[in-house]
This record gives sequence, structure tokens and C-alpha cells, in this order.
Amino acid sequence: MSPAHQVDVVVLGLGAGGEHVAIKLARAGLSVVGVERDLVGGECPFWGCTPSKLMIRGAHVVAEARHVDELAGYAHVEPDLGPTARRIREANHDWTDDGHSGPLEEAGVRLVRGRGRLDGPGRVLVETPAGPETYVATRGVVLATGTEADAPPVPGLAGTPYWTNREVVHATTAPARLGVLGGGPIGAELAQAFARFGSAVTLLEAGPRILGPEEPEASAAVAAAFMREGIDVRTGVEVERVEHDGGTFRLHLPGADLPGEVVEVDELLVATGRRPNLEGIGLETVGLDPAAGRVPVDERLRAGERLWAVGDVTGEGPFTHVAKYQAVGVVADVLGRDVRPADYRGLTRVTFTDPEVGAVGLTEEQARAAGVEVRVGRADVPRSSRGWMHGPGNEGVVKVLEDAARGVLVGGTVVAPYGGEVMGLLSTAVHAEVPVEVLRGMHFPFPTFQRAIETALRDLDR
Ligand SMILES: Cc1cc2nc3c(=O)[nH]c(=O)nc-3n(C[C@H](O)[C@H](O)[C@H](O)COP(=O)(O)OP(=O)(O)OC[C@H]3O[C@@H](n4cnc5c(N)ncnc54)[C@H](O)[C@@H]3O)c2cc1C
Ligand SMILES: NC(=O)c1ccc[n+]([C@@H]2O[C@H](COP(=O)([O-])OP(=O)(O)OC[C@H]3O[C@@H](n4cnc5c(N)ncnc54)[C@H](O)[C@@H]3O)[C@@H](O)[C@H]2O)c1
Repeated sequence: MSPAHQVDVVVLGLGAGGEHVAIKLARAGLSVVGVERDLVGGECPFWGCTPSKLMIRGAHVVAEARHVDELAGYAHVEPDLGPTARRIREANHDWTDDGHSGPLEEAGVRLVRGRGRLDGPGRVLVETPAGPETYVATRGVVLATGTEADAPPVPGLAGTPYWTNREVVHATTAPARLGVLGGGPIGAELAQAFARFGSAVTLLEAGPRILGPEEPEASAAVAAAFMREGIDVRTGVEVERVEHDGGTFRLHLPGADLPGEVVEVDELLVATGRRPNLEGIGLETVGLDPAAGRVPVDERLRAGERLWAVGDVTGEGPFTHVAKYQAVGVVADVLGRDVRPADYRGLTRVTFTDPEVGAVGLTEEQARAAGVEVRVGRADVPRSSRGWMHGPGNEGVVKVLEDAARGVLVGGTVVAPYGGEVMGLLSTAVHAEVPVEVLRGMHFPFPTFQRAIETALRDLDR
């Protein structure tokens, strides 16, 4: 067996969280080994945020062009996924990671390609193409292994060539008929993008509504927009069986008494959730429960003896900005600097459908469950000045939640064109606990979508 290499820090997994930690610690002068089994950069740039948002951008242009007839003359639009597919390929260098591994190595990180696992506190074993290697990290290990797509146990599905987020981003044409299983952020964003590029899309969500964890008003507004665009949205539906005959998927839906309906599609995107990459990575060797489904961390992101965790594996919010936020804390703690304790009260998230769903903090249901004395304010975007001027595509709603006892907002949602940007104002309010009275005294420029927030704040007094 080869001798163990001694280093300051080993970062296991180099996605959004691990990449940041490794670079910053190496730049600070520590000896850092970064272990990656796939592409440095992880899910977000290659199969997640970036390609999906490039698709959404192309699709948005198509949708805007289709409004020309209503607002500005005549336009004939023939959507083509090709230019977007080229932008995706260009953005991620044809799924190669030089753009990520280069800066990492320039910072001084020793990149070890292979599958790693913990082997007791501070020890990491890596199966590299050249054989096993052992690293001993004197300061500690940072666990950042992220998630992968998890398909449901629907009979017949496993043997079919269905897409996950890994395959869908390689599409160069929109299939004539697309089935989407799961109406979470991935399913919803991509269902709409493909519909706009010309696919007849059937979206099948097992739960009672799409975007289930968000406010019901958000789900309703997005579902209404989808249906207006011709997306066949079905909720409360679980596919019973899947068949594939070499060209067509046949999705068998449950029927009451008679045989159920069969939906035929050319491609099937499965977006029913993610599984953390925690299997077989030696959690038991550091006293953690491999069956827990996440790695619990404290406010310094510490997960055990000489062990930190960042990103999706912590279960604190499956978003790139959370991974990066946590990474900043880990870097400070490893370097022995003052750490701002991790705080998720003002956690933001944006689902990039059209209308966009921007949200911060608690939903009404969460706030009530937490015992908050909730006051709710709402405003309809189409009835706001800017919403009315915007015309077609103006669906949306603003909802704000006040903790009546403290006079501060604990949550807010903006469903609107560019809702994620507009929500920024609420994000500051929740994070900094700006009193509602102070917010009401602000200047809300006319005629921005922000003014619907002012209306919702006034509505709190109803
Ligand atoms: C389609 C899609 C769209 C998304 N859109 C957005 C968005 O718009 N905004 C947003 O904020 N978030 C978005 N996300 C979520 C975002 O991608 C994740 O939250 C983010 O990538 C988490 O970063 P991470 O570092 O925790 O994990 P990852 O990015 O998953 O990186 C983990 C890395 O660890 C490696 N690894 C795993 N196990 C091992 C092992 N045993 N040994 C060595 N290496 C290992 C993996 O190969 C991977 O490179 C999206 C996700 C998807 C799938
Ligand atoms: N804009 C963003 O920030 C963004 C975009 C995409 C993904 N993400 C993150 O990535 C993660 C994964 O996204 P996701 O959408 O795959 O997962 P998800 O867990 O958020 O949603 C999965 C959906 O699939 C449904 N579902 C589960 N089993 C089903 C079945 N058998 N049939 C039909 N529906 C079924 C669930 O009820 C749920 O609504 C999310 O947690 C999300 O936050 C973020």
C-alpha cells in the first residue's frame, strides 16, 4: 500500500461549494488536495444552473417575440433549439473542465481525479486511475459531494432511455412530444423552456400542485401561465408503468375503474428529486449516520472531528448560492478567522419560470407552523400599473408575511416578470429585519414592478 500523503486540507468533491473552499484555502497558503470523480465545477455549470438558464433565455426570447402580434406588429417565429445548444456547448467548453481545473491548480490546489471516501477523522482514500491513494489532512476534510438525479421506482422506467438533467442539456432539437415527471424547479423550468421551443409538453406532478414547497399562490400563477401556453399540467398523478418501444415512451396513468389513459411522448425528462452523494463515502468511519440522507452541520459548518461540510449535502438549501455562502464560512473557520454564524432566516430562492418565482424566508405555512403571529399582504401584478402596462405575460402576485408581534417581515414571494430580481428588496427586508413601518416609508419608483410590493405592504393592514 502506498504511503499516506500529509496535507493541511482535503476537499472531497469540487462543485460549487468545494471548488470555492479549495481555491480560497490554497490562496491563503495551505496545502490543499481537491478530489473530484467527474468534472471540476460540479453540477451547476455543466448540467444544472447554467445550461438550464441558457435554455430559458432562448425560450424567453421566443415567448417575447410571440407577443409582437399583440403589441407591436407582426412577427413570424420559428423556434430552434440549435443556437441555444451551441451556447451551452460553448459555455461549458463541450463538457470539459479546463476552465475550472486551471484556476484551481493555479491557486496551488493539488487536483486528484478519482472517487474519494472518508477513512476515519482527517483521512481520505481515493481510487485514482493509477490506484488507491491515501491523504491525511492535519486541519481537516471538507465534504462537498453534492447530489445526483433520483428516479422513482416506476415499473418499466429503469430500462428506458429517459433523460435526467444530465442528458437533457445535450438536446440540440426540441422533441415533438416531451413528458416531464416532477413539477419541482427542474421540471417546471425545463417544461416551459421546451414548450416554448416547440415541444408538446405533458407535465406530471405527483403532489397536489407544482412547485409544492413555494406559496400556493405561486404554484397557481405558474400553473395558469403554463396552461395558457399549452402545457398539459396534471397534478396528483403518479405514472403506474412506463414502456418504451425504441422510439416512443408510453406512460400509463392510473384509471379509476377502467384502464387508465396512456400518454405517448418522444422523450421523457425525469425530474423527481435528488439523492445526496453520500453512499459509500465512509460516513460511518467518522461517526456519522450514512442513512441520515444529509450531513448535519453547526453554524460554523462543522460536521465532526476535523470535518466540515458544504453545499447540497448539508440539506440547508439545494442552491448554488447556499453552497457558496457556506463555503465562505468554512474558509474562515479553517483559517481560524472570525466566522459569521450561518443563518438561513433570509434564505432566497428563484425558480426561473415565466413568471419567475422569487422567494425569501418562510412561506405562510412554515411561519404558522413555527408559531409566528402571521399577517399577510398580497398584491396582484396584472392590476399594478407596471403589470397592466406590461400586458401579455404579466401573470403574478406579491405576497408578504409580517410577524405581527415584531413588526418585521419573515417571508415574501414575488411572482412576476423578473420576479427573482424584484424579490431582492424583500430579501434585504427579511435578512436585515427592517421594520415594516420603515419599508412603508420608502420610495418605490413608478412604474416598476416593485410598486406591487408597496401595495402588498399596505395590504398588511387590511
Ligand atoms: C438542472 C438544475 C438546475 C439548477 N439550477 C439552479 C439555479 O438556477 N440556481 C441555484 O442556485 N441552484 C440551481 N441548481 C442547484 C445547484 O446546481 C446545486 O445546489 C449546486 O450544484 C450544489 O453544489 P455542491 O457543491 O453542493 O454540489 P455539486 O455541484 O453537486 O458538486 C459535487 C461534486 O462532488 C463530486 N463528487 C461526488 N462524490 C464524490 C466522490 N465520492 N469522490 C469525488 N468526487 C465526488 C461530484 O462529481 C461533483 O462534482 C440546479 C440544479 C440542477 C440539477
Ligand atoms: N432555480 C433554481 O434555483 C433551481 C432550479 C433547478 C433545481 N434546483 C434545485 O435542485 C433540486 C432538485 O430539483 P427537482 O425539481 O428535481 O426536485 P424537487 O425535489 O424540488 O421536486 C421534485 C418534484 O417531483 C415530484 N415527484 C416525486 N416523485 C414523483 C413521481 N413519481 N411522479 C411525478 N412527480 C413526482 C415531487 O412531488 C416534486 O414536486 C431542488 O431541490 C431545487 O431546489 C434549483
